[in-house]
Amino acid sequence: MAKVAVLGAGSWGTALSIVLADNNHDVRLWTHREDQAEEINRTHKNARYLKEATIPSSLTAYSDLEKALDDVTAVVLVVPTKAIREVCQKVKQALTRKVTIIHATKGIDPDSLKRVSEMIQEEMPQEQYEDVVVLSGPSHAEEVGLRQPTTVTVSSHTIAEAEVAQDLFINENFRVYTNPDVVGVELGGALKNIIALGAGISDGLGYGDNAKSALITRGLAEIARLGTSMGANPLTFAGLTGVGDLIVTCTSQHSRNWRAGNMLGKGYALDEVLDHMGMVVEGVRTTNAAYKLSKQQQVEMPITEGIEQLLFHGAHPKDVVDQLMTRGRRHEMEDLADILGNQFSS
Ligand SMILES: NC(=O)C1=CN([C@@H]2O[C@H](COP(=O)(O)OP(=O)(O)OC[C@H]3O[C@@H](n4cnc5c(N)ncnc54)[C@H](OP(=O)(O)O)[C@@H]3O)[C@@H](O)[C@H]2O)C=CC1
Ligand SMILES: O=C(CO)COP(=O)(O)O
Repeated sequence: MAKVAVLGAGSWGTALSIVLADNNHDVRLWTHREDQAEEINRTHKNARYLKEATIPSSLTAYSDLEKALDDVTAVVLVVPTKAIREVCQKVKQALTRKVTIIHATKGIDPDSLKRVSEMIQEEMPQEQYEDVVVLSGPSHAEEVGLRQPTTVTVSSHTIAEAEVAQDLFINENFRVYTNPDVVGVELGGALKNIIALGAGISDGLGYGDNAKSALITRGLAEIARLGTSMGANPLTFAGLTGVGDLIVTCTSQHSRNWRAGNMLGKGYALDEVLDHMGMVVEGVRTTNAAYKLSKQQQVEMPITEGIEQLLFHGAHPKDVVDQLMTRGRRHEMEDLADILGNQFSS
């Protein structure tokens, strides 16, 4: 049994806490809201973020970070990307021993263009942690909270630390693989949110399965293109944190990114959509980050560019689709041709 603090009591932090509590760990779920900690401890429910799930009574919620972190050996960071630096600053002050840091956040910071693990490494002194492990994959909190079969991947530069995370989380409902490709695992999880917004927009416009399938596969092509330019292994994008997470997020009404896209496709303004959601829609800020990265890395990301135009520059959803459909002719496997040499070019 390990002492583990989970920081962030939204839907994903709560669901991951349930997995850890089911594995008989001493789980401390930290929220920055005192009333929420009190509600979770009294009712064993998180009514706002994960209402269907029952939280094991062995789990304790804290609003005092020092108490939550007292003597833990692992810290699981599950706040939205935009809160990562702020929360790391607080953790840095409160930690009393060296820990394994695991993060399950899916985003890229549009200001620094850093991945979440890079931001954690920038904010935390290296002597406070063994390594930063990324946990990612196709995993809606709503299903994990009900203990439905789910698979994820954990990745870190040191395999032993990924295995620490694997040991903490794995059980008969929650299967955990390891993967050494931190860049690919992290980028796959973050970038699929952009494509999920696109899938929602397409559905909101009334387009069908053909359009969504096109978005998923051509989205995968541009994720892999940016990912490999940043050092990822292209094979990672064929796995759980690439294709797997694209499928689950682009085809499910659990997805906040899909739901937000759906409202955009129906004509709602971005502000209205975000007010209505009341939960994080990571794809919005990550679209802007990926758009900037595509320029920096000089890789083509037409879907991301279209969604950037729609979200931040007033483009109409239908015009974005028309633009994507009428781009210059291409070889479908252009990227593969680049990787494998000229045998694919005409
Ligand atoms: N939900 C899911 O199924 C999955 C989510 N993820 C990822 O997990 C991350 C977290 O998402 P999720 O839990 O769903 O988000 P939610 O919107 O459900 O919850 C976010 C939580 O973070 C808290 N929070 C926000 N800012 C801060 C801060 N500065 N300090 C402390 N707490 C803060 C919020 O508190 P408050 O109530 O005060 O706003 C809320 O409790 C995202 O990157 C998401 O992509 C990954 C896989 C699955
Ligand atoms: O990442 C997720 C599932 O793997 C959750 O996606 P949303 O943030 O769109 O709900």
